[in-house]
Amino acid sequence: MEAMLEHHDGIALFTICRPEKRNAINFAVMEALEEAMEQAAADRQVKVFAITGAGSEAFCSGGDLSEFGHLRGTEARQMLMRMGELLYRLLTFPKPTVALVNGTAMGGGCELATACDFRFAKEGSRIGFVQGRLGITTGWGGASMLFAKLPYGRALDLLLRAEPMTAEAMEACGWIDAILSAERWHEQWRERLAPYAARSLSVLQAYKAAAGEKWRTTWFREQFFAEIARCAELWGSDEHEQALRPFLRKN
Ligand SMILES: CC[C@@H](C(=O)O)C(=O)SCCNC(=O)CCNC(=O)[C@H](O)C(C)(C)COP(=O)(O)OP(=O)(O)OC[C@H]1O[C@@H](n2cnc3c(N)ncnc32)[C@H](O)[C@@H]1OP(=O)(O)O
Repeated sequence: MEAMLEHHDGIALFTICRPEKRNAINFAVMEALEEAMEQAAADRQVKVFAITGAGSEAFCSGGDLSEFGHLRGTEARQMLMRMGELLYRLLTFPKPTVALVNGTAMGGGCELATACDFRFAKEGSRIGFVQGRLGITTGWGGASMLFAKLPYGRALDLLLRAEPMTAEAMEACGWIDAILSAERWHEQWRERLAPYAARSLSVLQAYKAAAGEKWRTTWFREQFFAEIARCAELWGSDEHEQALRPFLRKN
């Protein structure tokens, strides 16, 4: 089982279940995420959609490089566009969404979290938009979302540094909404989400409809998918190939 969907008190919790790969996203996880979002959007008992990773090490290490590292040309572009579509759907989800960052988040794992309305991180988590060190850019629309959600200079700084940051630094730049205790992680995130889950569905959906306006403009959608197309071009570059070489040799 690559992922699972559970329900707790109005919260639908989607868990990526690949701790041995630091919860990297492969095609099976993409399919499971798509199904989970469809179910959670349609289910009137669900008030909040939350995403986390299995185990104690990682939230998500981004795209599965053992599965995607070999893709080239059209195949690479299709993979990036597919996940881009899913993150755009998450960004415009009709109910509040939360990334429960329970450990390391790297590359596309940071993009997955950025697509959510809120990001709560377990203390000690390391978070990095590391794509720039791999000879690529954010391939799932992450930069467009970052530029819209953070002050411009802070967003650009994260992308250009391309290095793992502490949870405290990510909170200071506005990416993390709250850092929660490792010992009381499960209890604390439930406490944080309870007030949202206590609102009526019609109120939640009305606010999300208002919030969604800015993502639904033609301008934003075009920028989002143009970013993905630019990453697809870089995916086949020598710089990316060289950066992946040690990883691909191992796998
Ligand atoms: C495709 C979209 C693109 C985007 O838009 O951003 C991407 O997401 S590209 C991928 C970007 N992600 C990364 O570059 C992260 C790579 N991984 C790491 O840096 C580290 O593994 C970690 C996430 C910081 C965790 O470090 P640590 O706790 O020390 O664990 P290990 O390094 O020993 O890893 C354990 C195990 O997991 C495998 N792994 C980790 N990340 C990935 C991944 N993204 N894809 C596939 N497999 C991954 C790693 O290879 C180890 O496997 P074994 O050696 O077989 O145990």
